[in-house]
Amino acid sequence: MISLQGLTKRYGERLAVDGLSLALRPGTVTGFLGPNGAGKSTTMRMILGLDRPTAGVALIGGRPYHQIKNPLCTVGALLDARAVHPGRSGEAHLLALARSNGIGARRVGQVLETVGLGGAARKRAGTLSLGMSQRLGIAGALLGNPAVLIFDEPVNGLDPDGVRWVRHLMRELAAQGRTVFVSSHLMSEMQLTADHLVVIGKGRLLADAPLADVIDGGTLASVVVRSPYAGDLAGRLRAAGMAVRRVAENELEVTGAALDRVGDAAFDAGIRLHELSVRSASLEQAYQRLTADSVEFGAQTTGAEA
Ligand SMILES: Nc1ncnc2c1ncn2[C@@H]1O[C@H](COP(=O)(O)OP(=O)(O)OP(=O)(O)O)[C@@H](O)[C@H]1O
Repeated sequence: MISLQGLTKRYGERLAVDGLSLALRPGTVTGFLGPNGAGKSTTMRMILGLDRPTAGVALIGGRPYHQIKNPLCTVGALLDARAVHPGRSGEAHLLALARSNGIGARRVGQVLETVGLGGAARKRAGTLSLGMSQRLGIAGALLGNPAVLIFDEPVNGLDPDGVRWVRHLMRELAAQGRTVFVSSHLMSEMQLTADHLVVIGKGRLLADAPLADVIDGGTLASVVVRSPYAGDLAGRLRAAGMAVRRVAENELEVTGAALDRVGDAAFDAGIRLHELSVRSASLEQAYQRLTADSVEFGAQTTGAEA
């Protein structure tokens, strides 16, 4: 379990992380989202004792990182897949890590197999593709069989099979009861992988909620209703205070009302329906809403919302 209490990092004038307080739960994949420069890497680095907080604390299992003995057995992390000596083989890299954390050499072979690098174990790290380096980084994170795992952009550089493999691995690690904290820019990927989302912008917490709540709360969730009498129905729904858009001859999109209210209004008016369904917003849409004021380096939008 990871707990952040008022976690803050200031670089000169810049507040990179601004008073984050959170608790990340075991058995859950928590997705960590935010625009470029939002403070995700800085937060992860502070949890891992690589950056010192200006204020506040980051605790893993109730302790700050530097107080954890053999830390790889408590928390595994992949921050920068290329941060491996390029002349060393993947196997030698993992053996050194294992030795420094009191982990037996046999475990190295196991994690190399788990990440599908068994055949490339003796290759020098500098000759590995980015995707293979990511796998080696993940192997390092798994080495101590830790209860907490932190991954910064783990699918970077992976092909579609690799992306699916990482997704499956994250889900499996959470199903084993571990705390999995993973940052990504790929909203669609987070939508498939995470149970819970933490969204930050300009170092501040914007959302800390189950995936479904972030999507619904952001949004755009709407009720789609098809009827041969769509024009009449639109008038009835508007009169009842709902926002209605006619998207096709027979189809309306209703926002600001739950599905059953729309159905009841149609029934009361004696209007036949051919479809009544909820169209949930994509995480991408919810995310754009949430972070609209926090994008530091984004392109200016000039036109109407797409
Ligand atoms: N060592 C440093 N010195 C000064 N400023 C820094 C340092 N590290 C990060 N920052 C600044 O802190 C802010 C947060 O950066 P951080 O890398 O944590 O964001 P991020 O959300 O991980 O971004 P990205 O998605 O682009 O990796 C940025 O404005 C960045 O420029």
